[in-house]
Amino acid sequence: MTAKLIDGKAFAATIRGRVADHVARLKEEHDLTPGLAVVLVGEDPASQVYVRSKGKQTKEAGMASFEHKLPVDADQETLLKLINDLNNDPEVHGILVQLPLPSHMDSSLVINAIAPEKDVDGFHVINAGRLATGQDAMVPCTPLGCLMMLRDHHGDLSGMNAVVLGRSNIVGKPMAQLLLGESCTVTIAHSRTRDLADVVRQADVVVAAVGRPEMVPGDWIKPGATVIDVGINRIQDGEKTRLVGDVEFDSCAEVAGAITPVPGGVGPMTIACLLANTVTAACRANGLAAPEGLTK
Ligand SMILES: Nc1nc2c(c(=O)[nH]1)N[C@@H](CN(C=O)c1ccc(C(=O)N[C@@H](CCC(=O)O)C(=O)O)cc1)CN2
Repeated sequence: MTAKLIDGKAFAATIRGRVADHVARLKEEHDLTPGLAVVLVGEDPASQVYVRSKGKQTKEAGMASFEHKLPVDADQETLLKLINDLNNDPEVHGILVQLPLPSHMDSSLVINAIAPEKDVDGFHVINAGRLATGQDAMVPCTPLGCLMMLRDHHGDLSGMNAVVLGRSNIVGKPMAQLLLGESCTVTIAHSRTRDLADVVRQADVVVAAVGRPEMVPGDWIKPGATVIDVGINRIQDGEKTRLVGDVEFDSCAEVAGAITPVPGGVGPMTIACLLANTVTAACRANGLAAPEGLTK
């Protein structure tokens, strides 16, 4: 391996430390404790792990954590009523509904029921619009985490060619907006992109968020490029399973200048950025400046 490893696990710990410091200052100077409410519908095992981890890390940072669990067959009206109560609760500065929701629920409608200023996932259509138009937004946690790692590694990203693989509303599109905001030349590539390998080969920065295990081989990567792997795919490996990203780690690491691993790359940054967004939401709700180093 020749590429530098971008250690998301270690960087996420640094972000959580900054969050905890800021929370302590908010308590001391403003008698303000940021609060995060996480809503889980159903019993999806992976979602249960993520929700537990969010609650634990929220408390460790000194913030208030509120967990709400609804049964898998809860009706949508019950969820909307809960969201409305949380929208009106002054102790709650951030609200997150864990995805995926059960199939009888309309995810867009549910997300858009969250007050935009409390939408710490940054998925509300108002926040998507604010991000796209360069206004203060709540920024989706995974792309925000990727941007923080890229800035930490490169400093200035201006003028770089960035290729975002994947066009989802929660990763691909906001990631492209963030990179555009850094004055990168941005291409969003997807399943219908022609000559995909050649497009990716132009990139100084590749962000892979397609959800297809090890789709990007090393010979698609420009020598020295930075590769950010958003994929978290569990694959069978003999009798066992293991996690892999959307890029073929070994072959890409031979060519790239820097690369994130899976696990231990983008994933841990997602929850760290959720904590950061909650602090940002609490500050904005109280007319305070958003914390430096924790926002875009
Ligand atoms: N409302 C939301 N729902 C979901 C989101 C989200 O951002 N908001 N993202 C994912 C799940 N997710 C957080 O919710 C998440 C996924 C993975 C990780 C992570 O740290 N992964 C580890 C590996 C974990 C493992 O061993 O399985 C890693 O990459 O190192 C954190 C958060 C979908 N739902």
